[in-house]
Amino acid sequence: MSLPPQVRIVEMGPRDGLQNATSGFVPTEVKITLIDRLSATGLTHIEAASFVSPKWVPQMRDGAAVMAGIQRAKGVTYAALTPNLQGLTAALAANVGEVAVFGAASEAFSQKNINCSIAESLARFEPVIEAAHAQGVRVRGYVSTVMGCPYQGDVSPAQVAQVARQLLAMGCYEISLGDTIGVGTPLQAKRMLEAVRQYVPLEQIAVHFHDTYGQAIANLYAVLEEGVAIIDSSVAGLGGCPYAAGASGNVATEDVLYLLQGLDIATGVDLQAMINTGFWISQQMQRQNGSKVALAKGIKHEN
Ligand SMILES: CC(C)(COP(=O)([O-])OP(=O)([O-])OC[C@H]1O[C@@H](n2cnc3c(N)ncnc32)[C@H](O)[C@@H]1OP(=O)([O-])[O-])[C@@H](O)C(=O)NCCC(=O)NCCSC(=O)C[C@@](C)(O)CC(=O)[O-]
Repeated sequence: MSLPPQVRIVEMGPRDGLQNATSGFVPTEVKITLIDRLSATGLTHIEAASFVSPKWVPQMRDGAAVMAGIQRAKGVTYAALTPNLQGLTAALAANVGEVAVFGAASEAFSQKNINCSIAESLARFEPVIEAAHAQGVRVRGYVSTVMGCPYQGDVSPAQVAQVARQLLAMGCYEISLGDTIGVGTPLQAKRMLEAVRQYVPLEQIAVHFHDTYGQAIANLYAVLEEGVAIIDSSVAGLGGCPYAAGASGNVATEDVLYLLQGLDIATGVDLQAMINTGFWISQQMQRQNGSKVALAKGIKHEN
């Protein structure tokens, strides 16, 4: 298989990136400005909010205010996580462009993250997907822990494939495969993808790699070679899952853009604008910028 000519970046910074912020509550205004800045980089898809229980993830409790405050750019889809009907109702009221349900390939992670078994989660997603479709809203499906689980260790590709297959059969238009704790390596990524491809067409597969072990770029290259053309990433490498202790952020969007530029793969996203946004949000959160490319290239002042 050859490299894809074009890749769609699905930006995770405002959701996966911020949900685990340890520096205190990120003010709603900062979240809104982050999304508006990301909207101006050429991205077409931004995960902007999460309509989950505020008891479970307090950082995301202002999803409705965030969605009400952003400037919606033409051609950009603003998505949100919805674990159940309660979340879906709130997300639809906030006029999100797309929603996502999130399951896992590991029973232990499913229990810790959404307080139910894999089978229960799929049963819970069914009415969410139906209700979203009834409103003309597309649903993305996540599978977490596709290359390892913080609680149970190894996860088999066959198990990942089964959960992906069921989410697709239930109506998810795209399946995002999450290496939640960033433990995977390129060969493992290829094997996992191979198993999922038995059931999910390649065009409907996204990859969502965290960079905890520094393998995310290598893993991305491995699956790009197999033709994967949808990549989740997070500006400045923000983030981590609150229910996966020690997991670092998604692979940095800046680093992914640099990789793709070097491979002559189009994204439509402006690397320098992304770098500037990454420095801005890192400063707001008083954290080190997690993008190696951003640190190497540095900020260019916009005015
Ligand atoms: C799924 C539940 C809700 C089950 O949590 P539960 O406690 O079993 O739910 P419940 O139905 O018993 O409700 C308990 C309370 O939560 C409220 N509640 C219930 N649902 C909602 C909602 N939607 N919005 C607002 N409030 C809600 C509900 O109203 C009730 O309030 P109370 O009566 O006690 O006052 C909970 O476990 C939860 O919210 N989990 C979310 C955890 C999370 O957000 N994790 C991070 C995202 S996943 C991720 O990062 C991985 C990913 C996607 O990026 C891919 C990867 O990297 O692998």
